[in-house]
Amino acid sequence: MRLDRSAIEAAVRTAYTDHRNDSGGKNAGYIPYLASVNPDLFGVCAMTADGALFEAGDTGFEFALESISKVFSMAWAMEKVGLETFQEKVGADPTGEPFNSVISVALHGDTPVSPLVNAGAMSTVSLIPGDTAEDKWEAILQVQSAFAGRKISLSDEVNDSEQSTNFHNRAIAWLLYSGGTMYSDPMEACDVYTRQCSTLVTARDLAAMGASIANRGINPLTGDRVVSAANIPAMLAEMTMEGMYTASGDWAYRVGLPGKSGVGGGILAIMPGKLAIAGFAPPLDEVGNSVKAQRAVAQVAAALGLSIYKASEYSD
Ligand SMILES: NC(=O)CC[C@H](N)C(=O)O
Repeated sequence: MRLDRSAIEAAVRTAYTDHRNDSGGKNAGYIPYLASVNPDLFGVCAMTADGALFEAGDTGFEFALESISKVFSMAWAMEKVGLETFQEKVGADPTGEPFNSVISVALHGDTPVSPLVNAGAMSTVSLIPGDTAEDKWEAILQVQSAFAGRKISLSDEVNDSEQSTNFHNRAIAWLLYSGGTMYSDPMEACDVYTRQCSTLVTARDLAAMGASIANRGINPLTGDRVVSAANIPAMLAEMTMEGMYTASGDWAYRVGLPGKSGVGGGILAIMPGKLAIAGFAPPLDEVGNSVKAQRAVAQVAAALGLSIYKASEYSD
């Protein structure tokens, strides 16, 4: 399968114009900062595995990375503790429950089940080596920056907004601690997890982060290896199972690309070896996925005939 550059450019542009005026959804309301972001912002990007960027709309606007950060912390934790240990300590199955579900944790003996829900992401953070919270945080910030190919920073405004309202996540962190699946101080893990959600990225950054995954762990913009190629399949598998929360199965049927969304309005989808598609629009559906970004990313994938489940149709 060869991806024609003019076809990618047209697909991105058309997805943007087709969905620019779509309505529906609501900004995340439980984090005050996110509720205040302009709901009309909308951007669509694609970046090929060799670093060519295609973009339309508000692709330079910085928004909160939120849950998409879970993918990159997962990458780093696997790198540090090894894939098998990571899978054994955090889990690798879909939960079938909302991303912040206490029920899922309770049903599974106070264990997280997946690294891409809040519970698993906090457990993941607790596995990241570092003597202090600052050490872990620095490592995570560096990993996000390496995937993006530029220095990613914390937004104090987003972080303050989240830290002063993250009581639900704190409760989950203590449940995991009682279940033996929190491998550091639970409040420290919750604090660092909250910070990793509060960094700012653009849709362009998101596309570059995804292109680094599509390019088997090498950032195409910097040429740096950001994760072992051997850990990429687990990341993609996890994104397929849990990346779009309780809509992951529907997304797999309809779109066929490993994806990850965040309540900041970002969505990332990966065609392994080929390209990443990124979208951003703040209003979310009930599940927590951006309404417009979902449609736009799905449309780009369909226009280019991309799906990991169609591999038998590709001639090269
Ligand atoms: N799904 C998300 O993007 C959730 C991230 C958010 N920081 C939370 O912990 O609830």
